[in-house]
Amino acid sequence: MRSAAEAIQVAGDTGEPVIVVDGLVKWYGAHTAVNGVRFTVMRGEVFGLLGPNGAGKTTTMEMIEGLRRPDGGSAKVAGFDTQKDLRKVKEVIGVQLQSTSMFDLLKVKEIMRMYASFYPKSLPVESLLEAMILKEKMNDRVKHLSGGQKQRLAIALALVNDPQVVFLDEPTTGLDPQARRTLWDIILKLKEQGKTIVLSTHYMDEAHVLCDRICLMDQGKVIALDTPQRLVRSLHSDSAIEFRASGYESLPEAERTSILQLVQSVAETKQVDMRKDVFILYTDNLQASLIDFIGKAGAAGLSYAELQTRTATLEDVFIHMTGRSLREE
Ligand SMILES: Nc1ncnc2c1ncn2[C@@H]1O[C@H](COP(=O)(O)OP(=O)(O)OP(=O)(O)O)[C@@H](O)[C@H]1O
Repeated sequence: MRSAAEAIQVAGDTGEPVIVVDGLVKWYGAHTAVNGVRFTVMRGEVFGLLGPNGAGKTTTMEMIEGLRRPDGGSAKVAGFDTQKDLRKVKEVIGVQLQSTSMFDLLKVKEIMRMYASFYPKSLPVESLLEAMILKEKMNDRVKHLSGGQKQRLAIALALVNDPQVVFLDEPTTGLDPQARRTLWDIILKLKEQGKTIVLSTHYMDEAHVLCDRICLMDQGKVIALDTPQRLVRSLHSDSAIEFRASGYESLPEAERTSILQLVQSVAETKQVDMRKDVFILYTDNLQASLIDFIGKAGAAGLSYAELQTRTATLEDVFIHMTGRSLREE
C-alpha cells in the first residue's frame, strides 16, 4: 500500500491540469501586488496559497476567478480563459464569499435558494446544508449564526452549482480551534468527492494538514512550490532549536559576530537562520546539538531566553527563504 505522503506526492506530479496560471501580474498604482505568478493545479488536488498578510494570495485567487482583471499574464480554468470565457469559467467554479458580505437578514435556506436560482442546474439545498452541518440552522437568520457556521454557509453557497473547482479564501481566519477543525474535515471530504480546491491561508498548520501542494508566496511572488513534506525536507534537517539572544540587535558588531560564530559552530548544525534577536539552528541530531549549544553558550556567558526545540515546519521554510516569519505583519 502507498503511504499517505507518497499518495500526496503523486497528486502533484500526475493527473490532468485544471488550472493553469501563467505569469499573472497586478499593479495597484505603483505597487506590484502580484508579480509574475505561475503555477498549475491538478484535478482533485487541494492546492494551498500560503503566505503572510499582503503576499498577494487574494489578488491571485481573484484574478483566477475572473473577479479582478490582470495587468499581465493569463489564467485558465478547465481550459477556459478567465478573461475571454468568463461565463464558462463561472459555470465550473465555486467561490467562497467572505461571510461579511452575506445578507444578514435572510434565513439560511432563503439565501441558499436565492443562490441556487442563479444557476440553470443546482444541487439540492437540504443535502448541501446537511453536508455542511447546518441542516438544523436552515430556518435561522444568517445574522444569528456563529463565525464557524457562517463560514460553512459560505462554503455551501460556493457548492450550490456543483463546481469542479472551489476557491476558499482564508476559510478559517478568526475561528476558534474547534470550528477550524470542523472546517478542515469538511474540506477533506470535498477532496474525497473529487473537487479541486484552491485555498489561501496564512496558517502553516492548516496548509500542512489540508494541502497536497503548497505555493509559498511572498511580496507578490511564488518563492517555493511543492508538497508540504518536500518543502520541509528541503531544509535538510528534521529538528530546530530556537532561542532569543535578548538585546542582540543593539550589541556592538564584534560581539554580534562572535555570537553568530558560536551558534554556527554548534555540533551537527546544518544551518542557522535569524530574525531580529531570535536564532534558529537546524539539525538532524537534536540531542548532540542541544548539549553542545548549552555547553558553549554557558562557557561564553551568552545570555539567552525562550529556548525551545521542535520539529522543523513550513514556518521554518518560510523563515529560511525570507528571513521573516509568516506571522509577522
Ligand atoms: N484594491 C486594492 N487597492 C490597492 N492595494 C491593494 C488592493 N487590494 C490589495 N492591495 C494590496 O496588494 C497587496 C496584496 O494584497 P492581497 O490581499 O492580495 O494579499 P493577501 O496575501 O491575500 O493578504 P491577506 O492575507 O492580508 O488577505 C497588499 O499589499 C495589499 O495592500
